[in-house]
Amino acid sequence: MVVFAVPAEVAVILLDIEGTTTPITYVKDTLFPYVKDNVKEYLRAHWEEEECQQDISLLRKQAEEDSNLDGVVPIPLETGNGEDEVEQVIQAVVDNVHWQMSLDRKTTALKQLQGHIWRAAYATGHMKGEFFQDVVPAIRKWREAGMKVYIYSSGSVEAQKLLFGYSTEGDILELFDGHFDTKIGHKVESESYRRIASSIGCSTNNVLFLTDVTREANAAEEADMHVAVVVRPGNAGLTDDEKSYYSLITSFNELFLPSST
Ligand SMILES: CSCCC(=O)C(=O)COP(=O)(O)O
Ligand SMILES: [Mg+2]
Repeated sequence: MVVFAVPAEVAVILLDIEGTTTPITYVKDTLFPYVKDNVKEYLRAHWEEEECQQDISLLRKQAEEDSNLDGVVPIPLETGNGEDEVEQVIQAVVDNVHWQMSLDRKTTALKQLQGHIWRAAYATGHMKGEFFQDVVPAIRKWREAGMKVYIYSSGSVEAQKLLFGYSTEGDILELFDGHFDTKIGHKVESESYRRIASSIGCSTNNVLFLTDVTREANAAEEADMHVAVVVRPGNAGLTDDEKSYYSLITSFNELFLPSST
């Protein structure tokens, strides 16, 4: 077994979700189709609620920022002109969401609405968060060894808490010291990793970030975090240069903590 020796200065392990703790197939074949199939019904049921209107405002703002992109669907303002107008705005939101999802965009606006749509599916037991089998036992071991464990995903903090709170392993939220999403910044920007360290109250070099995406690993490394790239079944392939540059792990069991020497 290949071993990644965790440097002694590391006190925090920061985890990506999709492709790292959780199979990409779970996200693509379960989570995303649920949103695509249920977004219209969700909007109709929750339209009058403050939270739903905040989600729409964020999506509208995002659509304005995206106005130069091919295929963008603008979201008109509602002027109080009756049910037909509401239906038109809802259809624009549905089309915008489908367009963003066809590009697998990671905008805060999309991720926030997705999290709200998944809430009912988790609460009713229709969906349960899934993890690679090494994930939960390894995190328990790291915590026993005194490591802090945090999540950083493009999925909203609310969506993260649903995934870990309603999972095939039960409610495992207690395993995490905290959660970060794109509200702290995008995962391919090094400044986000500086902000995360500062919010945890440590230096960036006290953190080991595990992700499947080399652009994210690169941004974290630029901020002086330690990184390892996680290679899981179903993940995108790596180039030969990436394979030789990054430390690679195929299971969390390959991390060797200083205290385990
Ligand atoms: C609970 S996260 C749902 C998955 C998701 O929406 C996503 O974008 C995952 O991105 P990640 O940054 O974890 O690769
Ligand atoms: Mg990922």
